[in-house]
Amino acid sequence: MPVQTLDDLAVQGTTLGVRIDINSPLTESGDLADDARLRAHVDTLSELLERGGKVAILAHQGRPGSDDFASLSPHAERLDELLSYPVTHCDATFSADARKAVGNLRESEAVVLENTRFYSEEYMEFPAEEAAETHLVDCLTPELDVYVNDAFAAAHRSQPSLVGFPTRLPGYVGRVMESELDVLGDIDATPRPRVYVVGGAKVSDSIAVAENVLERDLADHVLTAGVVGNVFLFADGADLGDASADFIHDQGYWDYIDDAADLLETYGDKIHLPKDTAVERDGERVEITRSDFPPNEDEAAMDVGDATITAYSKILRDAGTVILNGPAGVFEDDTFADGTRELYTEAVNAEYSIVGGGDTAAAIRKFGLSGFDHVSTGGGACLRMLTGDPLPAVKALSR
Ligand SMILES: Nc1ncnc2c1ncn2[C@@H]1O[C@H](COP(=O)(O)OP(=O)(O)OP(=O)(O)O)[C@@H](O)[C@H]1O
Ligand SMILES: O=C(O)[C@H](O)COP(=O)(O)O
Repeated sequence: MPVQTLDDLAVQGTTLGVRIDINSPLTESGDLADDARLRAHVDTLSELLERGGKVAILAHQGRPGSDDFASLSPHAERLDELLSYPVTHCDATFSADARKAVGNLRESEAVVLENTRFYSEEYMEFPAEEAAETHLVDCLTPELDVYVNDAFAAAHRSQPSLVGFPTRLPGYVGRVMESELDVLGDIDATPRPRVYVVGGAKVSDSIAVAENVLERDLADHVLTAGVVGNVFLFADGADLGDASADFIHDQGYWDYIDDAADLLETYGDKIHLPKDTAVERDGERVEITRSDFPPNEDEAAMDVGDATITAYSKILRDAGTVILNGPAGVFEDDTFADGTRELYTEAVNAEYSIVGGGDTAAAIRKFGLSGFDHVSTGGGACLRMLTGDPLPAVKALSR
């Protein structure tokens, strides 16, 4: 699907709506815990500003109800430091104040509009034509000449700021989006056996991807870990205990246990489950094998244990391609970082390795790992792209 790049755009003097993905881990006090996703967009933003663009930045942070659902003010401050052009923050997204901030931009100036998800329609999915009629798109479009989408990491969402603008404005991909599409465009060409490692906490996305790649025979092995692995364990009849069950429930993923069970029934030979888990007991890491489940009622499954690491490492060592998204445990806490560190270290050695995700990238930096063939800015988007399905945000830009 051909898309227009920044090479096709006359930037000077135009007002550009630029969608980026700077959704980042935050500290408890609300500061940025990691700025990798901001740094990833520096090339695109610098280029547009250097070429005399007036840049209105659109982005989201967190999901409604989550601890990291927050203002983009720290992001704007950090972008102002990273770029050699002035970047301000506007605490509105599309109201009169926001439109004024965009209208007042001079050449080579940028404003970060407020978290798009502070506005409820932005957390819904729409076909592009309907997204084009939402308040955000309707109100901002008259202020903009051009739309640039560089938010590869969110390109699997059919939300207004991602798919609504290109039906009303000329649309272009930014440099991050362009290079991700180039690298991830041809999964069929990657060597086999092809191993997908699905960890992390976005259970619904991971199950959808696992189903897709298994159905299409793209995956030779699917290794489950993190919260995703815990859901598969419950689906397989293992009792991981009350604390893990409550966590899955609270995150809204309990119903996905049935979907995981269906997948196990159809593709059980290709889906691998954790053999053990690590919990915290008296302030220490304690590993419990599946035959000794359940853990005590207050002990949540926070990481995979040694037996899982050994079994998964063997599969990773023999892999032609490893595609990895999501940490294997709560790697932010050193007590529960073993699974993520060991499996990621093994994945580097595959003939061809692609890793992606916000926290995944943070984990890679934490462990000082290098040597992956491609570190994608996207997690869910990267996996979705590697199923061969078109990403809604890319489809909306295609001509
Ligand atoms: N067993 C577990 N229990 C609770 N949280 C877990 C567990 N394993 C992993 N996590 C958490 O999962 C989070 C990351 O998951 P997530 O799916 O968001 O990964 P990601 O790499 O950021 O991908 P994406 O970019 O798609 O969001 C981390 O904060 C980590 O602590
Ligand atoms: O972190 C991500 O994967 C992207 O920013 C998309 O976020 P979402 O999964 O909350 O839509």
